[in-house]
Parts: sequence; C-alpha cells; structure tokens
Amino acid sequence: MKLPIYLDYSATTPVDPRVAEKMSQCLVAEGNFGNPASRSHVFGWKAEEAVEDARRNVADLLGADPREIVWTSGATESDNLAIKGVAHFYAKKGKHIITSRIEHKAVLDTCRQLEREGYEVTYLDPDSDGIITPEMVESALRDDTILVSLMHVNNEIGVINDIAAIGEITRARKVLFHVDAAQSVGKIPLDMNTMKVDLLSISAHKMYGPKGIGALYVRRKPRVRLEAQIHGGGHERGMRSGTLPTHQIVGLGEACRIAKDEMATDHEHCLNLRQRFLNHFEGMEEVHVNGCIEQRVAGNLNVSFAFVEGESLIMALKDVAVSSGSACTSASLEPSYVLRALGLDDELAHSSLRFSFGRFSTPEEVDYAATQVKDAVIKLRELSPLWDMYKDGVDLKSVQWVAH
Ligand SMILES: Cc1ncc(COP(=O)(O)O)c(C=O)c1O
Ligand code: FES
Repeated sequence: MKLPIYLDYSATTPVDPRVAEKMSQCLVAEGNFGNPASRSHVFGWKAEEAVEDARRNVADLLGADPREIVWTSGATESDNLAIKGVAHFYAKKGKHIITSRIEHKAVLDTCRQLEREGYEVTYLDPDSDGIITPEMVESALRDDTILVSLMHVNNEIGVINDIAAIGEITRARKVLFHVDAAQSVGKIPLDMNTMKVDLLSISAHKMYGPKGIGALYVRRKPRVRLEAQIHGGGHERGMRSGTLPTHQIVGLGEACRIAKDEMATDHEHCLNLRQRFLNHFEGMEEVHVNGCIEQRVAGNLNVSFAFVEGESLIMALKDVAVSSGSACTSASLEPSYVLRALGLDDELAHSSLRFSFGRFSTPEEVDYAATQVKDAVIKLRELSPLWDMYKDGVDLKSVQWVAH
C-alpha cells in the first residue's frame, strides 16, 4: 500500500535515521544494554555514561545545567510532575494556579484534578491571535498564586507566547513559571540562562526522537522543589523513580544534538514549504489562517476553509495525512476548544485543518497536497447549499434557520 503524504508533524515526527541508529546500539547483547543504575560492573557504567551524555545534549539545547534535567515518559508526564509536584510541595504557601484555556489536555486535565483537590485555577483567554500576553498574566496574579503554567507554542495553531517576558513578571512576584515546550524545543531557540522559566516540559517524539520519552527541566538557581509523583528506587534524585530506558534517553539526546546543529536549516525549510503551500490558495475565497501568522512556529499552518466540513475534507484527502487539530482530541467530534477560544464560531472551527511540515517534507509533496486540498475544497463547496447562497450574495448571518 502506498502511504499518504505525511503533513501531521505536530502530532508526531518520524524518528531521524541518525537517532534510530544510536538507539539500536543500546538494545542488544553486543551493545550498551546494561541498567544505568547498576554500579557493580562495566555494563552499568557504560549505560550510565550514555545516559549522562544524553543529559548533556538535552541541557545544551536548553542552555541548562545537566543536573536540571529529569527524565520522564514524555511531555504529559512532565506536565503532571511540574504542576502537581509544585502544587503539592507549595500547598502551604498558596493554592492558586494560573493557566490558559488553550493548553494541551495534559495541563488542563491536571489542573482539573487539582481543582478537585481544593486548588483554585484561573484559565486565561487568549487574544484573537491566540496569544497570552504578559499583561494578562500580570493582572491574574494574586498573593496566593504559586504557579503559572503556559505553553510556549500551541499544538493546534503553532502560535508562540513570549515566555521571556512572562518569566520576568512571574519572577518579580516570586511565582513559579512552568512552560509546556513540547511543540517548541528544537524548533525555536530556548535559553534557560536568560529566560526566567522554572520548569519546562519536553517530548522526544515531536522532534525526530522516539515516543515514550521526555524530560522536565527543573531549575536549580533559584531552586525549585517538587513533590515526586512516582515513587520507587529513588532515581533522578528522587524526583522520578523507575529504571532509565537507555535507548530512549540516548534517542532524545541525539535528537537534541541534531536539533541544536540543524534548527536554523529546519526552520528555513519549513518556512519555505509553508509559504509554498499557502501560495496555492492565493485568490481562493474564504480561506482563513487561524492564529497569528508572524508569531508562529515555521512548520504549522491551521486553516479554515469556510463552507467545507473539516472531517469531510479529511475523508476526501485520501493520500494526504492531516488532522483537524490535536491528535489526542481527534476522536472527538466537538469543535476545537482552541479555535473556539480564539473566537471562531462552531461553523468555522469545524472547517479547519492543521497542516504541519517537517524536516523530511519535500516541495513536491507540498505541491501535490495543496493541489489535492484545493480540488477537494472546490468540489465540496459545489455540494454546499450555503456556498451557493453565499455566492448569490445572501447575508448568511441574517438568515433565520428553522429547526426540523
Ligand atoms: C503542547 C503539548 N503538550 C504535551 C503533549 C504531550 O506530549 P507526550 O505525547 O510526549 O506525552 C503534546 C503532544 O501532543 C503537546 O503538543
Ligand atoms: S499528540 Fe498532540 S494532542 Fe496528543
């Protein structure tokens, strides 16, 4: 079977062959398969060395100290550890948390759980571009606020928050700042030396590494304390127990090493492809890009094709793999809560697709996909009575709909 063209890099990326090669060396008997916690023989020492090399690569990409990196199973776990870890440790100081309505479910559902435990959470509304401004954060801070948790780049619309500016505000008020950077690490520069971020979640499978591994950056100066969420052998300085998966960790380390070297090239590549894709739609009516186009990660494009149902469009695109929003909510038929928070009505939110490009996307793929999308949109609109009315100049907002 010929596979469709993959334009869903925000959901996950293929593993870079250089990463896969390094990982495979850590699996078999002739390779580096030992338990990094085994202190009594060379198998353990070698595995530990590989883990520490990887930790250095992750830290280098973030401008952090290797001792500030805690391995987790991915950004979902990192978000849980950061938010619950802070909430539980600092509960005596306060029980108020600030986040936004357009966070990933890993943050939103964790906050909902904390609400059930008696914490109070403020959910900020983004502006119509999808941005949370430093001013919004500042006006929501209270004396009992212990944590602000905001994403760096949104997974559906790719819009970038100014986390450096937000960090200045939280630090001045001595409130901890957690950033979900699953969609930004390796794509845009991050520097923990200059940014006043206290905790930062990362995930390997969004940056050409394997699934099931991630990390949480935990600042040492000023020191951030966390209550562990997983107890056991006391690995990761007690913050996260469990035998370290050397191959996964080595994969994340290699993905970070490559990203540091190739970030600028990847960025240019994705930016060119996105523009190339968009050029195909020039002159087409009622095609809207959702979220700010400038303050946005290069590989993301979220577009509404008015008068076309997003799910029908996906069905029509047999040989292009895209999604209508995030992978984790793709089973739901509800319109995207992110797009709704930007002020889109249900109709337009339902006619949106997310195209995401990456390191292995090619201009030919992009041209082919754009042509397919364009043809499908034209065909679907031809079937839409609303499109006919729109073309006839009927003001659709003034139409009184009769329920049957
Ligand atoms: C912004 C954001 N946070 C968290 C996650 C969850 O990451 P993981 O799949 O590593 O648990 C994702 C993945 O979709 C994401 O995009
Ligand atoms: S993989 Fe992105 S929302 Fe789950």
